[in-house]
Amino acid sequence: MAGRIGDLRSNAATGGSNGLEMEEEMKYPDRQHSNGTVTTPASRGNGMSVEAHSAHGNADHDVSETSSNGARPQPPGTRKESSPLAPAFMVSAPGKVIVFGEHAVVHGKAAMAAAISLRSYLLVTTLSKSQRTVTLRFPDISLSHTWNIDTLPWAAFHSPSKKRKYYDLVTALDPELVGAMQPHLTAVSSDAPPAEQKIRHAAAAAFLYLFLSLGSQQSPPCVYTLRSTIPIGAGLGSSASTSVCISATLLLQSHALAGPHRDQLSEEAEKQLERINRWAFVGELLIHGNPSGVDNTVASGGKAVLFKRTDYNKPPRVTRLGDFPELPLLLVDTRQAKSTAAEVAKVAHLRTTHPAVAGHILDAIDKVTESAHALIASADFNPDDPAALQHLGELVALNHGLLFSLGVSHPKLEKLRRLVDDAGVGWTKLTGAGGGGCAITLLKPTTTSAPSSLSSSSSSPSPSKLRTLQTRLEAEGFEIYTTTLGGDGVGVLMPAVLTNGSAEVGGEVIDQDKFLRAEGREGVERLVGVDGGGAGGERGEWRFWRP
Ligand SMILES: Nc1ncnc2c1ncn2[C@@H]1O[C@H](COP(=O)(O)OP(=O)(O)O)[C@@H](O)[C@H]1O
Ligand SMILES: C[C@@](O)(CCOP(=O)(O)O)CC(=O)O
Repeated sequence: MAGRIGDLRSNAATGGSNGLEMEEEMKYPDRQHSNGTVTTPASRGNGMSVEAHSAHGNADHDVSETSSNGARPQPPGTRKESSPLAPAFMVSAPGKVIVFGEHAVVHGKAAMAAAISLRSYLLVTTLSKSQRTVTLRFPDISLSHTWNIDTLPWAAFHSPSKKRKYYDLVTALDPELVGAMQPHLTAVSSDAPPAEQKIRHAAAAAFLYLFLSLGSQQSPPCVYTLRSTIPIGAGLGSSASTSVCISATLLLQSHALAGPHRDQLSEEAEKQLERINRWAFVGELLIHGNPSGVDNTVASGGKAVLFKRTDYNKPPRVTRLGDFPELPLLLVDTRQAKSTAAEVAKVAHLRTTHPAVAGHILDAIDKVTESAHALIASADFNPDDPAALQHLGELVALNHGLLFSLGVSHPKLEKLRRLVDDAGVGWTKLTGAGGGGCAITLLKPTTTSAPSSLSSSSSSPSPSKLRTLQTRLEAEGFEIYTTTLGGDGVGVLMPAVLTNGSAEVGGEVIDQDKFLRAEGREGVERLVGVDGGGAGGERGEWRFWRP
């Protein structure tokens, strides 16, 4: 049973032994196309074939004229092609919370992070071969753009001089290639205000770089539609979740992944996840500049990890925390916009101007994370034991104080922390990059059960205290999120058909119209949710690489 945050207890993650050490492999060949196949439930008569249209896009353009599947309207009298198209499929990846160690992790220290049940969902609809276009429809950020496949800079990306080692390809951006794709980005939302343009360019750049790296001029024309239940830029890893969806999708389309199968060996699943994770890191490089890799690691593998990358030329050390405890947490969003890149840059600047002091703060954060890990991993750790929770809570508060000293808090985060402190219900720290975004509170134990939306835990603070706090937080414009910790990583729904509770013969086909029309988080989760959107029970059709 997964735990909740918001009304929550975090999930005692299932599977995987605690403390399993995994050194990431570096053996994959350059742009490997393995013979591994993707398990697709035999194509069902699900009506998913998309009618072919002969209209061609000329150059990069916006798609205001596109139909619901992203195809341009068909001129009268145009002959329809009838060759069957690959069925639509969907990829999903979770967001995350960093429980301890953000920022320090960028500088080689450990961080502890866990997947959350808020997720991104990417629907892939193949168009007829005559279309020659690739379209992004990312409505969460109002991005809608089409490129003509034939005009993209394939020659630059696939020139013999660019045959680099796999490890080099996935650890750093090639400035020449970034330059080559730039003219194709300038047309993206060129009339939007600069701040919005930046958001859209970052997402489009992550997609385009991966598309050009993993695809070819023969790549199928497609519409990629992304919707997410993760608040954007709130410290919950929305960018990593997006990058993982893009990476897994493009690797699946280039036949570079085996699975996911139900009976896939854990070792094999681990290799596939690692490949997805590495390319997702490239996406993160385009969005953030200098990511540690912890977000994309959790978004691909799910559950909870201890992550450390001491040397950027070497793979990180990822320790899966198989029996991550059920922690009574509260997750609150200040709704203050922030930029991860800017907050990471602030810390880098502090390290330059005050190297000794900043170094000691980062070391202290490392010690906090190590202590928390030692506590949680100890055989007799019991989250219902008030003394143990008190000790962990003090570490949470210490971690926040150190992040404040690094300069990455925000008046709204401090306000939030003060309200929770005044209510006396727990220990609070910012989570993610800070500068706004979210905070987590480890709730203090009491013996009174709390039936409010804030907590269902038997060891949570009294309902009246929590209800008063909820009212105060909402009055400040803060948002309380309900989610669970320690869920699955990247998953695939292929074809994009769900059978649960559907009256449609053969299951409910998820097409672009339905996906785009789904209302808010509940609507998206009801339509495509990995776990049935709280209706209970996992959606059987989704498959995961489970290490
Ligand atoms: N739902 C989404 N659709 C498209 N792009 C997204 C989405 N969520 C995040 N992104 C991309 O990720 C960026 C946010 O990254 P960041 O500021 O690090 O926030 P977070 O802390 O949520 O990861 C956005 O600017 C955008 O480029
Ligand atoms: C600050 C940092 O440690 C976490 C950033 O998380 P987010 O982008 O705010 O979700 C940066 C990183 O690890 O890359």
